[in-house]
Amino acid sequence: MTDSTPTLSLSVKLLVLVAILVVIALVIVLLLFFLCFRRGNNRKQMLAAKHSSGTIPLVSKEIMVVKALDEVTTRSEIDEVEVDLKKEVEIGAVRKKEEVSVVVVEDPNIGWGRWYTLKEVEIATRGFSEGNVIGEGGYGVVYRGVLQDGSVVAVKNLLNNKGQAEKEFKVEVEAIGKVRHKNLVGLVGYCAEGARRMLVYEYVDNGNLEQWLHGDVGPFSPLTWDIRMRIAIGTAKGLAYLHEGLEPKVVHRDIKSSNILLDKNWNAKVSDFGLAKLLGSEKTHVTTRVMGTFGYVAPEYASTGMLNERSDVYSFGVLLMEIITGRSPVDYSRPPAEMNLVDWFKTMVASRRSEELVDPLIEIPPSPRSLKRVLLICLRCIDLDVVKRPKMGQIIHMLETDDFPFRSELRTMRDKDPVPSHGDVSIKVPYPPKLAETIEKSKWR
Ligand SMILES: Nc1ncnc2c1ncn2[C@@H]1O[C@H](COP(=O)(O)OP(=O)(O)OP(=O)(O)O)[C@@H](O)[C@H]1O
Repeated sequence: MTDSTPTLSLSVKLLVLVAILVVIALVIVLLLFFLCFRRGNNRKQMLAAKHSSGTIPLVSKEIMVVKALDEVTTRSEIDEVEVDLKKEVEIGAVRKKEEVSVVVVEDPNIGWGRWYTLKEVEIATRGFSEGNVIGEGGYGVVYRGVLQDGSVVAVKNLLNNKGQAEKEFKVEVEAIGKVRHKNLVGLVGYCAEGARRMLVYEYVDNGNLEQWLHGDVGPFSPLTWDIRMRIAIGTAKGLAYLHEGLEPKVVHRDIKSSNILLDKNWNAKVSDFGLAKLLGSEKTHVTTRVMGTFGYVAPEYASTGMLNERSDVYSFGVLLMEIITGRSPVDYSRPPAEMNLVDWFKTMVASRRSEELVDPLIEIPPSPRSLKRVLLICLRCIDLDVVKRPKMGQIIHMLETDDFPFRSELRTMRDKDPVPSHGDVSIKVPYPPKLAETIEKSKWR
């Protein structure tokens, strides 16, 4: 008995030791397992945090790679990810190419007309001499110039580009530079050297409409009623082309008499696209800093900055009033009730004193029928409800058509057709039936 007791206690001790070792090994295995699990989780959390922070794009190569390492299990999935990665790389390359082409736009030759050197323009304008100055506008001095090939041009020497970012200016001018229409002043080229920026236009040889309407022309104006209507129709055609014949459409933003140039045959040419805005077909309007000239700017554009082609229609309406009356849109030299042309005009029509609206410098006044037609067009153009203003194509049709339907003649139609509102002046004129459909774009050319 005494011999077996120490042997027993030894084997008990051994058993305890083995048990302890097994427990320790188990703990170590468990610990290792736990640590591995935590590392995996931490990694996923880190990626999720990076993703949600917005510091990298939602679909990025990095996320794809992690997906490949952590989640992709089958070969087909791996293949898919590889294809995606390839696409991503390709897209990246395309984007890089696009970035490069944006830089290329900085090249002075911007893809339309001709790029003139400063030397060429200097020679053409006889060193920008005083004698060659045609006039000065808000954007710089305009010079008459004769190019080496003998063609006469007008060179607008831009003061600076602060009013409009240079890139934006170039993009707009690039679009307009490609436009060719007999009622739009053609832009023949561009000069960009150092800080100098110049636009080279075709020269229009008979001044501008403002000069002919408000300048000293003697007891009677050479602008007869028919010539005035011809100018109005030409202007409307130029604008219709900008609004309805181009994509993206162009909103001029500064329609006024000094921007309507005239040739010797009284053909109108719309000029000065420095403020023009492009409007893609998907857009109903753009919101911009309000630009334009006091007295011509549409009220909704002035108050909200929301611009679309109907703002030009409003300005055209004011221009038409100016053509009829020979009065400026705002004239502080007149009695208070007559200072604002639009207000005075509406009051006169409402009180049936339409004949008194006609410019006294027109020697042979228009027929009451012609006058009435044009007055109504004016009022439609300045409708406070933007959508009720006619399109320029419709205006051309109304100006050209002698049998524009009048209230008395079309009383029966009145109930069927929409009625435009004119603020305080209530004039009920039905839209000419199916007018829009009858207008072909080719007619504006
Ligand atoms: N292509 C051209 N041919 C002949 N004269 C031109 C031509 N372009 C502009 N002019 C004349 O140059 C002068 C200045 O024109 P510009 O368009 O710069 O200014 P504006 O329209 O008078 O004023 P603002 O720039 O403030 O609107 C005007 O008298 C205009 O008639």
